[in-house]
Amino acid sequence: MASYIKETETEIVLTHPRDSSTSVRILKYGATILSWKVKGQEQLWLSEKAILDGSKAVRGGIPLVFPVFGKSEGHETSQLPQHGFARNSVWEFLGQVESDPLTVQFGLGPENISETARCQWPHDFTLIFTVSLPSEDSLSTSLEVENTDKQPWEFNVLFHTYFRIPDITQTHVEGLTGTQVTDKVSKTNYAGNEAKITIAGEVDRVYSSPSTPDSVAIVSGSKTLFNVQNLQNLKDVVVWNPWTEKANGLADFSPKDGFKNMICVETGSVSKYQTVAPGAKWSASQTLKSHL
Ligand SMILES: O=P(O)(O)OC[C@H]1O[C@@H](O)[C@H](O)[C@@H](O)[C@@H]1O
Repeated sequence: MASYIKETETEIVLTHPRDSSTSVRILKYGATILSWKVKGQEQLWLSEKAILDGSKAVRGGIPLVFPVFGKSEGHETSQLPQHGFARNSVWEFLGQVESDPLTVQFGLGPENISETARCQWPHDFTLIFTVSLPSEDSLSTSLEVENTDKQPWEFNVLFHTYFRIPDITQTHVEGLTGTQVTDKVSKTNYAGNEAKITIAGEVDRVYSSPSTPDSVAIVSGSKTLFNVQNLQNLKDVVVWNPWTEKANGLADFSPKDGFKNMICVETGSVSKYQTVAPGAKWSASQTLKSHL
């Protein structure tokens, strides 16, 4: 394995071959991306109290949501905890699959998940999570979902990205007009026509588009910090910031005013379940671009 991929018992670190100040650190637990650095600067928010020992999903970075997003009564995923089991399972590191761009893969199957999760969701599957560094300032993630069962089953997928930002009060999100919004805080649904989505309190919304959005931008003042782009099969975007009270209630959220320096812009397929037939595959991907 090339020297720009380092593996320890618990983590993989990739360093960009042409620029060692770009790197990505992935925990095998959850295949959770913990850190993405561009020009040596951290782009993701990770709680100072994030638990990395495999006893709890990581608070920050990019946890993976599969096979369910929320809680849905009466559905085949209804026994599972919120966000499913992918973020709570140790993935197998499958190694490098490409050198340019530097690309690695992780795999998860029924043999890797807990007995409890297996009982709660007794389907056969293979997940392949691919992480690559297409350029010095971008990070791509993709997830392939394969049904290795004899029956079709339904699922949700989400890349739960916590972006690190200088100041939430100066930050807005663009690119989500023409969407349908499910607002989990006000418990309302409405048309998403705001050109600029600003955050001034707890926000927990799903923006659903009829087609995959072109690009979602996270902007500070007049400067674009990030674009979430090259979206494939990801028609929903969750915008989440816990603000004061919710952050206080999350034991692993630290510092408590850390909500000022983070925004979750999570691309997924969550407003409807996807169905995958026996033997079939479905995949989704995103590229995060930093404008540092
Ligand atoms: O605390 P968790 O399970 O990591 O979830 C954090 C948040 O994740 C978001 O994706 C959800 O929309 C929120 O409702 C949720 O609070």
